[in-house]
Amino acid sequence: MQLGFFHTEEPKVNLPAINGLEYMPKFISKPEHESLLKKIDSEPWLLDLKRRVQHYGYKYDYQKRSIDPSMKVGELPEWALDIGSRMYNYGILSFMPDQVIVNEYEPCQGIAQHIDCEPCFENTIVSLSLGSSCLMDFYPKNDLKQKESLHLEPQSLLVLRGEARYNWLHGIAGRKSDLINGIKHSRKRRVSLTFRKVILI
Ligand SMILES: O=C(O)CCC(=O)C(=O)O
Ligand SMILES: [Fe+2]
Repeated sequence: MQLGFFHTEEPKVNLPAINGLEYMPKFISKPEHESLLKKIDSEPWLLDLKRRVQHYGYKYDYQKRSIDPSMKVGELPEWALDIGSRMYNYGILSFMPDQVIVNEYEPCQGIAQHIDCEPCFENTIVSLSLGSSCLMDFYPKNDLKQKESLHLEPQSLLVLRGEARYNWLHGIAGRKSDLINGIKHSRKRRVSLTFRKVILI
């Protein structure tokens, strides 16, 4: 698979000042973006939530919020290992991820504000965006009235570690469009890939 371009020199437009939050535009190239979407769409979707999901490596139980060895559903597929090893080789992750959750958002679908399960997953969590852009919102856990927003674009990587991982909630409002710098961005279908390492109990 082709190596994506890694434009660390690009200005980080509208990046909230949250320790441990990083945003990397164009983490993967456009052709890779297209081929990833195709691959994901050739796999079966799970329908247990309002939005469609795919679980690789380990299944995650949204009610129990815990993971044990019996929830292993297999090794990560080649495309996930390829991207995961790039994250590891670039030093974004200090471990190889062993779980990937694919989330699909149609316009008007979002994800409730949350902190990813603390005892289930290692410190660093990354999310690769495909398809439509969207605004992700961040709320400090001790002051949910305060809000910071970040425009997530296709091909980009969002990294949450430290404070951004443990002290801030993140979520995506279920909206038809996002207003970014006064410009209305209509949402289309977005697919995100969340890479994590499971902490087994
Ligand atoms: O769609 C995203 O980028 C984030 C997904 C997410 O927060 C999660 O899977 O926990
Ligand atoms: Fe999350």
